[in-house]
Amino acid sequence: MSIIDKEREQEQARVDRLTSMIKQRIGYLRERTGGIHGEIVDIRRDFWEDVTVNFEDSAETAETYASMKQQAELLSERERSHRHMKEQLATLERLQASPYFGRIDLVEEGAPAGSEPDQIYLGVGSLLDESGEQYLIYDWRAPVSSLYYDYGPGPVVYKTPEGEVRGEMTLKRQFMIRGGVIKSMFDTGVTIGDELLQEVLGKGSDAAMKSIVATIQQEQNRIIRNDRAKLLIVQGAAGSGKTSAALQRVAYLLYRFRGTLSADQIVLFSPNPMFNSYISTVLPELGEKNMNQTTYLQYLEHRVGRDFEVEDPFVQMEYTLTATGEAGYETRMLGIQAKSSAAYMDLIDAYASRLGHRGLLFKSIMFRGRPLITASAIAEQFYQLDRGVTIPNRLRMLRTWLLKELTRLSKLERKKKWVMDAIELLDNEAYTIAYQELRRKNKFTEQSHDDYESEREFLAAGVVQERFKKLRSRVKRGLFLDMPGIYKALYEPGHVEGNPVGGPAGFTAGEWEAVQADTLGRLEQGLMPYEDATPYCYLKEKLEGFHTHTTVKYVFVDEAQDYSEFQYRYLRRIFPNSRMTLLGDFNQSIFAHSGTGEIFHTLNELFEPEETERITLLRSYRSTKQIVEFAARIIDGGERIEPFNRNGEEPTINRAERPGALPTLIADKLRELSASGFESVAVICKTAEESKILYAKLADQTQGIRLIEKETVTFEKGKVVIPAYLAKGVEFDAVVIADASARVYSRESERKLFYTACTRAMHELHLFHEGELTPFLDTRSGDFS
Ligand SMILES: Nc1ncnc2c1ncn2[C@@H]1O[C@H](COP(=O)(O)OP(=O)(O)OP(=O)(O)O)[C@@H](O)[C@H]1O
Repeated sequence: MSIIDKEREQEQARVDRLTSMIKQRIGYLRERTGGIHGEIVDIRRDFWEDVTVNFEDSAETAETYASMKQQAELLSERERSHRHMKEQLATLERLQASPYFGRIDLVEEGAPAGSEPDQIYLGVGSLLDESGEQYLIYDWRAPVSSLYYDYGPGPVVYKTPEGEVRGEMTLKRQFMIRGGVIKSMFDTGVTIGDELLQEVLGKGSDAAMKSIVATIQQEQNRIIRNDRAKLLIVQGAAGSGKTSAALQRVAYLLYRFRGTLSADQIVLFSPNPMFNSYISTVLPELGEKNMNQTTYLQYLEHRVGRDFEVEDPFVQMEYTLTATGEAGYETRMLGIQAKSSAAYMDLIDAYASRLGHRGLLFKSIMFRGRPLITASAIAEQFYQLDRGVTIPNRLRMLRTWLLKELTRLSKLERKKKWVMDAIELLDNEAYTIAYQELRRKNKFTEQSHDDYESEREFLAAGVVQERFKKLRSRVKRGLFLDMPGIYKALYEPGHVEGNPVGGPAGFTAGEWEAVQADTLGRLEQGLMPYEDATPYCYLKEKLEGFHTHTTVKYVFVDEAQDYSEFQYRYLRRIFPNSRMTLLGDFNQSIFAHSGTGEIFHTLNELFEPEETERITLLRSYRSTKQIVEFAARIIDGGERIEPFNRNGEEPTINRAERPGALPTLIADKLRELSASGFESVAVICKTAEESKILYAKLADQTQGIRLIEKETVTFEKGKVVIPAYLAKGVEFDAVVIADASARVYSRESERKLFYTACTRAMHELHLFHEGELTPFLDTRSGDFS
């Protein structure tokens, strides 16, 4: 038997020992948790039987309390151990099939000469021996585990909460253990072996993202374990593992700050609802709860409320892609850019400070079809308040005044005829309650006339109070402020803040007037253009006071290149106590509001420079070498992207010879790909409109094909037709670019969209076109034939 075989035998024996121990513990814990669960049920059921309740005198009462307290403590102690055991059980169940994936041997500095190295095994949870003192498996997030990701054999150093530890790594070994059997095992240097990565990446894609803990690369580890930066900006090529690193980072932070950080103090902004479903299994797989996940649109909708319907960014996107040449297109584009800039935030600031002196609009408080307190009376009252006080505080003072006014007016109202009529219609029960209430208060005098009057007054007060309830609640919620009107006023003809020339800097008066008219037209219909939603929320909060999420400690923004400068500044304000991790790729910036995506590189003033760190990922793992090299030629600087060394078929370019032949050619290709065993295949179109048309043509030729639309919320395996911008962030075994003609992709703004589409493919990429091929493939290309 060779040394290697012998080592493998020894390692397998260790795996066997551990798996049987894990199995035993699982059996024991299952029994114990069942038992404790039973006890908890019993304690809850018999709670009142087991406490002696007696309140006769103070001694008895004290005893009763003591006995209740004892019973409650017993219950909560049992519940705690139940929870703890359940957690242990979950960890053991995760470890059972694959207890670990790595081993390092370490001799710490200062260890007696000739001492044996410590063997450190790494897995997705930790495991202690029977004595509870020795780690048989270390959690991949433990301080010592960082060595596995950062070093090869040789001198090493790692950080612990107590300080740095130095030593010598004498071995670094990787395992692939499945079902308790070592499938492969090899010793490596710094890079966590190509073999394992080859194996992981060579597989078919899944409906859900996988955790990458066994193969985290050194540069990714810098993102995952970064404890220092308040703002961490990651620029990473397509497929370089940005999303993966973000999720492992969440798991790491939850481990590192266990006890002080919980999953609900972490928020992740994802690009679309489908993406939420795609990544939702990663953290539970690692034994952690999912963080809060939302899309920026969902957040805005929640903030804007019911006054407007917020335009979906994908609708805006579809417009920017399909409406070229339509009247007003250029105006809208100009508007989008202006409203996304930091300068526009300054303009809103200027508007808000002017509103401190004049121009705030209010809604009259209406009652029975007439204004009870008119808008102008409210405005007058507001502007009488001390101007040195902030607007939100003045609004608070105004609210108090309005509530007092309502009380005063409600008294006047009681004498009105409608109240008398309402009293007549009251049922007997109301009269009886009034009678009893007045008796209780000794208001009855036994003089029937006065009694009648008292009863009337009491009932009138009740009737009016009931009808005023709604008014009071609206006032309490601040609904007397006419926010839609105030925002619309910004776009009234002639109204410009900040720039006397007639528009935000860089605009001619005519241009800005056109933007104003266009925006006002949409707002009048109750539609809030996407580019206006953040300025609107910002203005609203400036006036009403900021609704900040002070408990959130970490914010993650995936596809960070898709956000505007204005949006970043806004996010920073609403999460004031939060550190931020932004992950993006400026080569995939496809929204008009995010310009060329450079914004997220220049976010300097969000945090202090010394609190900001930038990491660049150049290695691309998703796609084969052939696909990465093909796609890299589409973009500027693509030559810097390094493909991971996994080989596959060359991408193909297929021309339809006859007009209208594309759908049939694509359907043939889909059949071919299915026959080759690819389970997830995407036909990527430029827009939703094109996707719909193509889907209709493919549906009867291709079994089980689905159309993905912006509302789709679950990501499933299979064949799909999808617009490029919805395919962001996700991946497929094979990708078919539905129409790579010059007619479809030729404007410079479409280059990045085209790049994004091509980089979704893991194993195969096929492009189809009719007529002339997109110029993006020849500008930087060599020979694509
Ligand atoms: N260290 C790694 N080990 C194994 N797989 C990895 C590793 N890093 C990335 N991957 C795989 O590469 C693919 C791309 O990763 P991910 O989606 O996180 O990249 P991304 O940078 O967010 O991509 P994009 O910007 O193109 O959406 C995924 O299948 C992921 O599992």
